[in-house]
Amino acid sequence: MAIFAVSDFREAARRRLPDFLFNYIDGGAFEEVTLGRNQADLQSLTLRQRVLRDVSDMDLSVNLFGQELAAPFLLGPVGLAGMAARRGEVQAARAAAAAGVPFCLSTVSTCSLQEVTQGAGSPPWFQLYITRDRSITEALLDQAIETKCTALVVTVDMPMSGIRYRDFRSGMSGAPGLKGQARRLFQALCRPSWSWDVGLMGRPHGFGNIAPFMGGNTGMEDFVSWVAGNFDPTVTWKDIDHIRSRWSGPLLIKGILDPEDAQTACAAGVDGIIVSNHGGRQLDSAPSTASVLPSIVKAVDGKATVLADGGVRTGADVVKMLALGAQGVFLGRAWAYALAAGGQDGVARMIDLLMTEMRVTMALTGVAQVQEICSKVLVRQ
Ligand SMILES: Cc1cc2nc3c(=O)[nH]c(=O)nc-3n(C[C@H](O)[C@H](O)[C@H](O)COP(=O)(O)O)c2cc1C
Ligand SMILES: CC(C)CC(=O)C(=O)O
Repeated sequence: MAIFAVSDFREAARRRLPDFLFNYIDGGAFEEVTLGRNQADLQSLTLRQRVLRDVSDMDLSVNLFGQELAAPFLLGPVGLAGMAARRGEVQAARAAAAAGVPFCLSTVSTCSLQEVTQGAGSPPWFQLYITRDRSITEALLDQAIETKCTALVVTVDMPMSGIRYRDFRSGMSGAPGLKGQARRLFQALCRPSWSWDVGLMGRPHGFGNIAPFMGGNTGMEDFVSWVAGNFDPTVTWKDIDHIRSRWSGPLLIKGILDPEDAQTACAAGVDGIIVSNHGGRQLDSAPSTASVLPSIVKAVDGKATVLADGGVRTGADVVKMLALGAQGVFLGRAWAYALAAGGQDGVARMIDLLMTEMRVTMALTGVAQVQEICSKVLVRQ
């Protein structure tokens, strides 16, 4: 199908992926209230049209943590994204490297940190989950240090996995044993081009970084139960202190939605905060990220770099997040859909598309440099 926008990538992904995988990527927690709010609140913001301001000298580049980015967005951590296409995270990381934007590898990727680093020719950012068995967290941290990852993102909004009804309904989880396998196999058989590309059921992928800790188990239900058993409700700010003491590079904390938490994060010495509700996949009925971003930027008061994600599907959405005070934006589903639809080329196309949309949005709001984007590009409501 013809692709013009991220919404087309989503439709192409829906057609190409087996039902359980598409719904895993596309879905959110419980009734998906927050998932809907993220996009709706961004869409409800009105941009201010300005004219006759010479916007010919366009520049999207930004510097984050000493790294030069071609655009103010990056590919955020998406667990199991690699199942969307053969060696998927390597393909996405290559597209990101070629475009000059960072790629952040999830703890629960299908390709390992080593494979992605070799495949892309440079180390990615690494996203760390703090596991119940802290020796796993330590081993993952060691790998990130050895690999010289360019930033560490510690995700803190998952002391327990959110409940995603779509995963139950599609057979991604909640249907253990043969019943679940049979459902997923049937769905995969209905998607021959995906099955041919990734190898039936994505089996050749394995579970990258966590495979060594899964005791030789390789099935989807093994993965789901490993994840359920390893998220740790005892996690506290002390864990962040510990990670800070071990990691000297840029440290970001992902999953902040409250100004008080943002201030505590600054006091813990993090370099960056990612305002995120995990794409509406954790606490349903939590506020959208766009709605809380300005209050968090105010609370942080320049003590850390503030990034944001949630519902970003267009270049105009990126501009809006920046106008609300973010210094950079993480993409989630946008790149996962593109990977599913077209592999490395799909992700490259998606990045290019967002850059083009940003340029047009900036030109029509009268700004040429990313640094000029501020609350003035929004109509006051
Ligand atoms: C399929 C899927 C898997 C995800 N896995 C992770 C993960 O492993 N680690 C993490 O920190 N965030 C994860 N996230 C959250 C994203 O990093 C990001 O916060 C979210 O997708 C942003 O919302 P958006 O997809 O609407 O842009 C995941 C999101 C999706 C959709
Ligand atoms: C496997 C999951 C724990 C990855 C994740 O963070 C998510 O699906 O939102």
